[in-house]
Amino acid sequence: MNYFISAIGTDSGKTIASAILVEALQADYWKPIQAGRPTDSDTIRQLVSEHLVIHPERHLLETPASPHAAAAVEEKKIQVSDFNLPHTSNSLVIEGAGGLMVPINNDELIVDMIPRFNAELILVSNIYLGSINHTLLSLEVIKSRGYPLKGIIFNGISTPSTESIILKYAQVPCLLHIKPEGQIDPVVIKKYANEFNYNWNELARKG
Ligand SMILES: Nc1ncnc2c1ncn2[C@@H]1O[C@H](COP(=O)(O)OP(=O)(O)OP(=O)(O)O)[C@@H](O)[C@H]1O
Ligand SMILES: C[C@H](N)[C@H](N)CCCCCC(=O)O
Ligand SMILES: [Mg+2]
Repeated sequence: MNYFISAIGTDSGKTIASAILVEALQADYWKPIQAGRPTDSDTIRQLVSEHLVIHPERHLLETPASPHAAAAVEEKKIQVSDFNLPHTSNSLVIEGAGGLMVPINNDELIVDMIPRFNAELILVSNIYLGSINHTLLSLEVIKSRGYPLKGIIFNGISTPSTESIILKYAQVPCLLHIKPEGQIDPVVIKKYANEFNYNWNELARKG
């Protein structure tokens, strides 16, 4: 199975969540569009087991901006039809850039790429005042497109009133809660990978 990791915005914890999933599922990793350095693939390489495969970006832009703007600055063209799944027989964790409604050119958005990936979506919701609105807006877009949503990963200080209202609207389970960590390293990623696998197996057991 492939999983597309999106979030309610940029800097939400998609790369951390992707590292956890890659380690938990022993999956490959792919970031189709990277804007700015260090690359998320570099970060993943430092966080997950050495034998796990990271596929090269399809578009690697130097400018840390929205892909449509970075591509324009670098006189490149990104379009949905550029993206074909890398060849692998393994599960693949695919990380978006920013949130779902981020433009890749003047007419197409990150959300338009998803049908090419034969993937279930996982939404990272980082918790802050305002994150309920951003999460429900993201869920609305996912629903309106009819995309399969596997679950939500919360990132940040545990806030039950926020999480319960989001889960009520989402009608999907919380797959993991990532707490604010002093540092993110392979030990922390492994700890969360074990927790993720426990939750994943419990959800499967409960049906
Ligand atoms: N739970 C956490 N504890 C500590 N640091 C965190 C946590 N979650 C995220 N961070 C840090 O916040 C920053 C942004 O996280 P991350 O790179 O995962 O975001 P992203 O959603 O992948 O962003 P992008 O849209 O650029 O891909 C990183 O420096 C990351 O290490
Ligand atoms: C450069 C950054 N780290 C991401 N890769 C791209 C974020 C695009 C955000 C666009 C937006 O929502 O305004
Ligand atoms: Mg990232």
